Amino acid sequence: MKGSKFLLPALFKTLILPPSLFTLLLLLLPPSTPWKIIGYILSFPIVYIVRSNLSVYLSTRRAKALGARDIPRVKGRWPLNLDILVDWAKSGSEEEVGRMMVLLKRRWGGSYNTRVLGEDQIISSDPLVLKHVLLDDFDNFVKGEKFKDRAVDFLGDGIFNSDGERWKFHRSLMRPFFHPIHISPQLFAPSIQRFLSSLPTEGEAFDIQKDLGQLALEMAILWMTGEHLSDSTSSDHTRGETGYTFKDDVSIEWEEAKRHLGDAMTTAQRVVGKRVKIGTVWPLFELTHDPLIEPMKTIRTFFKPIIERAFKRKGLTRETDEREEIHFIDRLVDATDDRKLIEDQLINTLLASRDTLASCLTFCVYVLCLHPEVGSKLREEIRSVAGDENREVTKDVIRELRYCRAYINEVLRLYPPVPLNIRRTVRPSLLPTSQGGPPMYMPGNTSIILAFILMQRDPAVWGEDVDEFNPERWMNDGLGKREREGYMSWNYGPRMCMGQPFALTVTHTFLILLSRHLDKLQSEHKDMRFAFDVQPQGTAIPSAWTTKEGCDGRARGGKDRMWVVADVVLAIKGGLWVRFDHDHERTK
Ligand code: HEM
Repeated sequence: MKGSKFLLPALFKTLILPPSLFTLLLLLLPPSTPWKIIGYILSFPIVYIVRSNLSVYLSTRRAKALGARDIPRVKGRWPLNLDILVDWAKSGSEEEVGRMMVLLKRRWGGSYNTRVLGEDQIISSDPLVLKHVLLDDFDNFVKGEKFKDRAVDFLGDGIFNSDGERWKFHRSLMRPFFHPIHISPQLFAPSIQRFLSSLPTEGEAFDIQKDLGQLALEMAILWMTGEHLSDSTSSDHTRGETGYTFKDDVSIEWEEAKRHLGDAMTTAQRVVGKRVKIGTVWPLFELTHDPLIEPMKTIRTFFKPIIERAFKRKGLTRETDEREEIHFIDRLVDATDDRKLIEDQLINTLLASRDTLASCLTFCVYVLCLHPEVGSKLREEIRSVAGDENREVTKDVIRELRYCRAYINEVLRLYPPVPLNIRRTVRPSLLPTSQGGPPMYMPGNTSIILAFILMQRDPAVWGEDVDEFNPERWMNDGLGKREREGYMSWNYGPRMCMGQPFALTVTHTFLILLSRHLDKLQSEHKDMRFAFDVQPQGTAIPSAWTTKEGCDGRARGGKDRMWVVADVVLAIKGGLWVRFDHDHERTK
């Protein structure tokens, strides 16, 4: 049975052990039926409470022996902090969980232990702790076997799903092709241009978040494989000389898989996310059907012929070695003959790139509409450096755009696409703390949630103007300690994002071309604005959240005008609805 490695011990510990122990005790009591029933029922909470107190006692003793202290334990209103579990379950939505994390942080500080149901669960937004986890004690904080167990049907043996030597192997296999030399703005500019030209300009509202999701998928696939998702008759498909003869052998199944690839990826991510939330007993929720079968069939059907063709052109590619023609997949087939490994790497890279990139582009557009004065400055710089629409977007042009780079950094600070990360200790660890004093003791085999978003919105780290969208803070020569150690949107340490050059190239290219597009529309007195009037019901931001007093730690101190949620990545609830319009009244 799937997941039984962890499921069976967990079931034994929670369902079998407590009544067994109690039955033993009952041997000493009169064997009357009511006693047996009461004893059976009480055995569960009693064993939980005993186990919980014992682990607290042992942990505190070990901490003292090492000259450390405990990580503050949240004291809920009910035994075993069941009230916190109920609140989390009741909140039902990620943004409420986010708010709870903010409130718990206010009460318990930068690092705390929720200890729901007697299990240690650390949450931290202290930059020193995050650095310790991701860099200083890197080998001790892993993704872990439990995560792998939940994600293996989707991610296989890929970089996201591995630790230790296997992770090093993946990283070194992939690293060469993530070098900026293989990432050119010219590769992405035509797709972005096509995307912008397809947007309605006669005042119709559209959900640009959804459209950017598709654009990000297309660009990731293009860079990885050379395939044009939006255009089945593209030149790549007919370039027989270099092996791109796909158009001839394309099948109906493949066309179907291509059409549903984005949805299949989203479904697979949600299934794994749900398994992670349910925890060890997830297989019990999938007894009747495996929700990953269908999406994985679609994803594999899509990649299979692409991998086969990459093998066919392996020799040809080497002979011609025209760098622009070589894609990520060609490097993979050069490095290994293992088709399953190649498929896993492609799926892992697609997972890493699509939603994060879409989230980054979405919030770049969101901030343009939210803070028009910042948007004007950004467009002014782009106009002066790259305004001429005949000027090709090159790496040199991008390098000149200092404000644009600062703008992207500030978007990613306040709206990190990956707002939380998670790691698990192999052995106990001593966590440093920004408050000073002795370190905190973290037991082995314990999870820690790294709350990047809380750290990047913390006035203690970023100063009192933390909620202001201010790209200027990134414009100093050389980054300060705060910018280096209080900013982890790309992760930190050896496991830092490999796709940073890719994502930055795409985002710069997108902002340049968008800015030119907006300039053109401006000559017709049109501008891009929020289309609040068509926001789907129930997804408009509650009005109380748009004031500093009413937002209660949410909505960037009341500055947001859309409801920001952590779905698969950070996103806008219900979509980012905008229109190109000169009718001010309709969008107010
Ligand atoms: C703005 C966009 C992006 C952001 C904010 C971002 C952020 C991150 C973060 C936080 C991680 C760590 C995840 C973890 O520890 O589980 C990560 C890992 C990774 N990212 Fe990105 N990413 C972005 C775009 C991309 C793109 C476009 C690609 C590929 C083309 C990519 C490739 C990777 C890979 C391969 C890893 C795994 C690194 C490892 O485990 O050693 N990322 N990224």
